[in-house]
Amino acid sequence: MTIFNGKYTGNQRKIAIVVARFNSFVTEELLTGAQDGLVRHGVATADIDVAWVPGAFEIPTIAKQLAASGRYDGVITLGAVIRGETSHYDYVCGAVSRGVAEVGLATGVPTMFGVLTTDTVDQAINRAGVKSGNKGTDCALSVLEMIDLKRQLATV
Ligand SMILES: Nc1c(NC[C@H](O)[C@H](O)[C@H](O)CO)[nH]c(=O)[nH]c1=O
Ligand SMILES: CC(=O)[C@@H](O)COP(=O)(O)O
Repeated sequence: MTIFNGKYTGNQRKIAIVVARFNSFVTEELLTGAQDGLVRHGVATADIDVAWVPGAFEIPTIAKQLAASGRYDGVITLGAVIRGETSHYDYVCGAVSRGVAEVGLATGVPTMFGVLTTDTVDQAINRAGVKSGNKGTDCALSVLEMIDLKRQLATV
């Protein structure tokens, strides 16, 4: 019986991170968490590229370009969409979640959804390195697992 568990294979892994500048007091913490998680699991800092976009709505466009470039083994997307007074929140969340999912499906490059979608600022802060962990770090571990899993499966 073969168990595929995405265990680290020790090969080089090049990662692109697409991060939104909107709510940067949160997204900068997500980025730090993602970078820290990657480096702690053997990714060289020279193999991590970061692209800043204005807001979460712009993430899929750049994530698609980077994933399709063939230069990266995985992509992490980071953002913080915090509900305001209008329905704009719903449209932004819907667009970015569908867009990021489509990038991974269209390119085959593991593309992690690290965009917080919260009702309050506190909920976002807590998920960017405070009481509820760091979604950026979570995405770092997940993208490495997916990269190694794809490499394992490619050998069968
Ligand atoms: N309200 C939030 C936004 N809004 C901006 C959009 O993402 C987009 O940049 C704009 O509509 C121009 O296309 N973005 C976030 O990342 N977080 C928010 O809470
Ligand atoms: C998520 C958003 O787009 C939101 O922050 C915008 O705020 P508002 O709905 O009050 O215009």
